[in-house]
Amino acid sequence: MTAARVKICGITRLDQAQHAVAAGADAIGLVFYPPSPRAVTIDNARAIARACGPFVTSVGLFVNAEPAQIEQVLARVPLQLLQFHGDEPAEFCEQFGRPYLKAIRMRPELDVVDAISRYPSASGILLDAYTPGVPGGTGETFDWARVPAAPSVPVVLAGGLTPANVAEAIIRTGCYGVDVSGGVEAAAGDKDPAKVENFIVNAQQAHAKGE
Ligand SMILES: O=C(O)c1ccccc1NCC(=O)[C@H](O)[C@H](O)COP(=O)(O)O
Repeated sequence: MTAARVKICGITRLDQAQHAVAAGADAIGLVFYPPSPRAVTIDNARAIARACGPFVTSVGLFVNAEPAQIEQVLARVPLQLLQFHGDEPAEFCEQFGRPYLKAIRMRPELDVVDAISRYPSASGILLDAYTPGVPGGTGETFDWARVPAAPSVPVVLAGGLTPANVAEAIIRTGCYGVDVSGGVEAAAGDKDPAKVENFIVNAQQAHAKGE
């Protein structure tokens, strides 16, 4: 069994990206959603993605963006993966010819298996908390019992994860990976190095206990 992969999302600073990678992050998330306090410019994102190196996945996150905006980013920033965090259907996500993660927000009435089946071309599905009017980075958890036991694609668990609860989340869901933003921050967009380190260590140890 492979350890759960860790994505640190909402990185805005080069030094914090380098620290996350040195601490063992498998992926870093760059938010291209201007209303977010974690939004990055193309120039900043390019510098961060280049500094992370080829063996760390740089993920570009978009929320109902125009295709032209996404193409503009792709032309400058070496992203290995796209993350669609809005209401984008599969046909939209596929048009860029890049591997992608589709975020699904866990509305109370949502049929999760059905929602996942709508994205057969996705490299993975990110399950996040649902808060009306807020597309992501809410710091809220959802009921982990709703994570499918045998999903058809790798599932990345997100929403309100912290160094304190990530181990339990991995053991309870058996997820492929975990994604965190607010739970490792000192303030929105400002990652706390100690929290990042603790999050990664605890995620790795959870795998050891779950084997
Ligand atoms: O982080 C944001 O500001 C954000 C804004 C709009 C859409 C998505 C956003 N983040 C997406 C992520 O992948 C977060 O890591 C995920 O929602 C979990 O956030 P948190 O609960 O703060 O760990």
